[in-house]
Amino acid sequence: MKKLLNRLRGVERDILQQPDESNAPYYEAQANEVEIFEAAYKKRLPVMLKGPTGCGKTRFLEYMAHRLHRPLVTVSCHEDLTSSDLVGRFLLEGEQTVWQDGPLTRAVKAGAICYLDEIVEARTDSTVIIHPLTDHRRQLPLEKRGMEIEAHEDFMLVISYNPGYQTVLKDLKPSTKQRFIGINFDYPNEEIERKILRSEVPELPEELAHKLVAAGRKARTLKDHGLEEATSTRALVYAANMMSAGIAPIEACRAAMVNPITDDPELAEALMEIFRAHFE
Ligand SMILES: Nc1ncnc2c1ncn2[C@@H]1O[C@H](COP(=O)(O)OP(=O)(O)OP(=O)(O)O)[C@@H](O)[C@H]1O
Repeated sequence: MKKLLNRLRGVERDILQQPDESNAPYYEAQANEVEIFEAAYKKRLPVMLKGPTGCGKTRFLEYMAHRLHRPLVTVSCHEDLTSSDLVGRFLLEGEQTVWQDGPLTRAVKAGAICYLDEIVEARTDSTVIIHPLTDHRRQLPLEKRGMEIEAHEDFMLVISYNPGYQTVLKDLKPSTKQRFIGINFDYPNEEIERKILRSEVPELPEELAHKLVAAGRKARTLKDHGLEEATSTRALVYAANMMSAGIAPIEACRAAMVNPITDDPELAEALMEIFRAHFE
């Protein structure tokens, strides 16, 4: 029971980020994603954000939730996530059992945007319960209570999906995928990445931002040589932060863009060579 409660609390932590009208999240558009998302929201169609880790999907959604004045409920999916974790469950309180809504149910009732991050990680029963929510029914089945609830008219479901990352076995079912409007993301272009670094780490000297973005792009080419995940925009922001905290550029690159990415000494050395060429 204690374990269950702790687990529930884990999910709860993510819940209901109310829109903060004063503070718009900073987001640099890459293409027409804002327009596509707004059109999907207007028609209440669910959206799938596709793209590699750390390329701006979460930031985009925070920005869109703010723009559309909707609260955002984020659930980071993991392999133990069950439909009860999303929908809710009966809990024992003293002598009584009481129903506790899960984050998805709360979002459905409150008219929030619910973001299921890396849905493909979750168990299949979790992906199946979203089906009736994603078509014209807009209903969420609460099986354990023997009822369905109608989604609030402002509710929207968004999932993220990193196509290269999962094994084929873990791919989403076509019947799930085809229920979504898909928006493809990739690492932003050079100019946009520089803008992002300037905005996220304003104290970083222009020259370093320039070199960092160029080095990051070069490092990405190693993805074709066995590196599982390419250097993300997030990793560039981390390296910039380390530099602005006084770490020498080459060591900042090692800490933010080599050590976390590969355990293979040869690939690590290949990455370090790229960074040395830019910073020494
Ligand atoms: N277009 C962008 N505008 C502003 N910041 C961005 C943009 N793209 C990336 N970033 C920066 O990169 C960081 C990582 O982006 P984000 O968390 O949105 O990635 P993600 O694609 O959701 O990653 P994951 O799949 O790992 O959750 C952000 O915190 C932000 O600093």
